[in-house]
Amino acid sequence: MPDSRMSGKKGMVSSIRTRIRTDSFSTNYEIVGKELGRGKFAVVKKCIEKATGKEHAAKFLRKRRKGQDCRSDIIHEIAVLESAESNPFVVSLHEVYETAAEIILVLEYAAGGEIFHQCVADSDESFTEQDVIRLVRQILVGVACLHGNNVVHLDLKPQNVLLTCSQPLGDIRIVDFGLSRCMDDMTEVREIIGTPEYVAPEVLNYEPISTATDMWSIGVLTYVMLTGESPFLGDNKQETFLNISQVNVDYSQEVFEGVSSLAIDFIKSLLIKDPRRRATAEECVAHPWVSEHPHPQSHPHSTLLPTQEPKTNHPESEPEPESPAHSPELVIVASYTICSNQSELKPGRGAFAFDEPFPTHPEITQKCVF
Ligand SMILES: Nc1ncnc2c1ncn2[C@@H]1O[C@H](COP(=O)(O)OP(=O)(O)OP(=O)(O)O)[C@@H](O)[C@H]1O
Repeated sequence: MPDSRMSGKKGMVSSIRTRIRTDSFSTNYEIVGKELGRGKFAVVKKCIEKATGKEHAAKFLRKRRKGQDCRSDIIHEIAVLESAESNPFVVSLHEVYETAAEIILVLEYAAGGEIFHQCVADSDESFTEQDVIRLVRQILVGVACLHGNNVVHLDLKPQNVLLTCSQPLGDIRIVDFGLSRCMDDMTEVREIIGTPEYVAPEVLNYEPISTATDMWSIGVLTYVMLTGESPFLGDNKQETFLNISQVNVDYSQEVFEGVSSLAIDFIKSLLIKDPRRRATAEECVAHPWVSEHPHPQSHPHSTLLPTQEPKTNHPESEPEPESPAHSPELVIVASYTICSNQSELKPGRGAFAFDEPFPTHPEITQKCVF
């Protein structure tokens, strides 16, 4: 990401190449089917480009959020998508429209929906370990390209990793660069809204964010894809945060039934509290679990044997992905230092607040300024 395009604040980019169209979106596209997904400030709908008949996903982003003009945040999201144009595993940006209230990103349509659905699916529809290896390798290659381009995603979770097709299992597309940041220079991030289960300990501890922060999330993601369980999820947010900061992970046989020990070793190389000791995306690609295929077909969510029938291919009957109800549950207002060089990691300054007190740890205050 070239320095000249950086806004100088928050590791965000302020200029884009894409022409923003102000003519009518609905003249050129027809919305079809139900919503593909929804975030706090965006709705994503499937649409057809009238001129070509091609399917796309239109992400309608509100410019005003909580009474503030957030156009620059959307411009940054567009700039990051532009910078990842040649990245095969990042969703591609087709066109951009602007209305008085919204900016519409016309994106490549990922017909297979979120990998989340297969993570929580019944055992006969969930991923095999071989599937997970192939998909994790693609995530790693995609993320290695982003990191090589000094971009950190900061919101990698199963809802932001989509599939080009679900049956037969297609390729991954990383989406949602709304929280992503560039690391060209030492920059401060003052507000991060993330999803508790996937945030790294340094985010909770107000320590600097780096590419290693994404690697933690890939560790969590791999765990979920293999086991169908979220490793740090507690009964409430506070418990989840404690589990993360204590790296309280269950690697028992019970949870990892039918999963190879190499897979567990891979996850262990990522779920490490000290970001400097975590494996990088490039190191992960070279990990034997990812680089070699010594395992027979095993089914991680169940005790299914290697002789399991192959999945049937029904690409023409691709189901519409369900619209999940997303609600970002964590709001951390903090000041982070983002470093491109991990040896320069320095703690940031800021403030945080929890909605509820910690029942088991009253010494943890609900609000803290540091
Ligand atoms: N290109 C696409 N193809 C198909 N579905 C998509 C596409 N982009 C997004 N979606 C769906 O819409 C959902 C929301 O998209 P996205 O995460 O980009 O929005 P967001 O408002 O930034 O979300 P959040 O508030 O969770 O960060 C995704 O989780 C996915 O289910």
